[in-house]
Amino acid sequence: MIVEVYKRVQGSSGENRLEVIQGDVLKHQLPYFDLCVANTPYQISSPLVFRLLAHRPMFRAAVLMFQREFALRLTAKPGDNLYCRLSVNVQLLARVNHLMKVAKNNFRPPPKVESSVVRIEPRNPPPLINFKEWDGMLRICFQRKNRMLRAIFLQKSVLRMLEEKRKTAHSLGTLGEDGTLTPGLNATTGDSELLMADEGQALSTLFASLGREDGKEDDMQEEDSEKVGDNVQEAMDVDASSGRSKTAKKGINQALRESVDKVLKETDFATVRSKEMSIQDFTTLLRSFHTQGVRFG
Ligand SMILES: C[S@@+](CC[C@H](N)C(=O)[O-])C[C@H]1O[C@@H](n2cnc3c(N)ncnc32)[C@H](O)[C@@H]1O
Repeated sequence: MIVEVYKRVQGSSGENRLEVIQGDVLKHQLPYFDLCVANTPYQISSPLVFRLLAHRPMFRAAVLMFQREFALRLTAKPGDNLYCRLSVNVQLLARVNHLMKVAKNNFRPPPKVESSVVRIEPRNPPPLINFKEWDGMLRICFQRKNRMLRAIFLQKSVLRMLEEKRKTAHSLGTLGEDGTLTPGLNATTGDSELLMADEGQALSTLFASLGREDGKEDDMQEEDSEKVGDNVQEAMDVDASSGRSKTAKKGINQALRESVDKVLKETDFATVRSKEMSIQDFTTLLRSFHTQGVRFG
């Protein structure tokens, strides 16, 4: 194929401007490029998108063909059925447009799935967000995108995890005694200083995990959700006579639970579901958690 391509440009004005690189696009160190046009196998859609978005310097635009459902996940808006963590993360970093449908009958032999062509244009400059914190929070929010945030964040398992993260932040000296962020970390901007210092690392860690999971976490069974419901009830159960939370007795830090509760009340997101939240809403939520010293990274 490569020999054939070189043969075809021989003697044309493009001869000296064509370089074919043979290799795995996910592993090969990509050269500078400003446009990407590709029809790759659908199994590598997700890692390819994040590979491209992590590429520096940024490219101008990519026009890519994907399986229809993946394309619809990429472009989904709050409230759409396919809106998921993948939609939020990609749209945080890029403008994504659905350009055209490509029906399976356009291929010989016809594949089993429908396709779509999508245009991805990275936001330049990229948003000032600490990606580890951002995606850590989104993973929790999208555990069940149809559940209210209050029910998700007050699960014992989530509170325990946040407590662990808070302890780590304390030991690293990034939280003050009162649990809020110490000076030096910028609470208002969602500690973007952290991001700026370590953007490359944070992006590749995030993208490696996103590439694998592909936003499928939303498809969990309702049966599982019911278990979560019981869990939340337990976590929220307060012993009225003593005023003490049963949760505290079971080892969950009451101060942390109160911080989480405060954030959800102050932001008005307690009864909101992830599937309805915009990128702006998630940004507001993350900032508010940071102001209360709740960490996700
Ligand atoms: C769907 S075909 C498209 C071929 C051609 N671009 C077209 O549009 O007719 C996908 C092509 O991507 C190549 N490919 C598969 N995995 C790849 C990877 N990880 N890196 C680079 N190319 C890959 C395959 O060998 C195949 O030629």
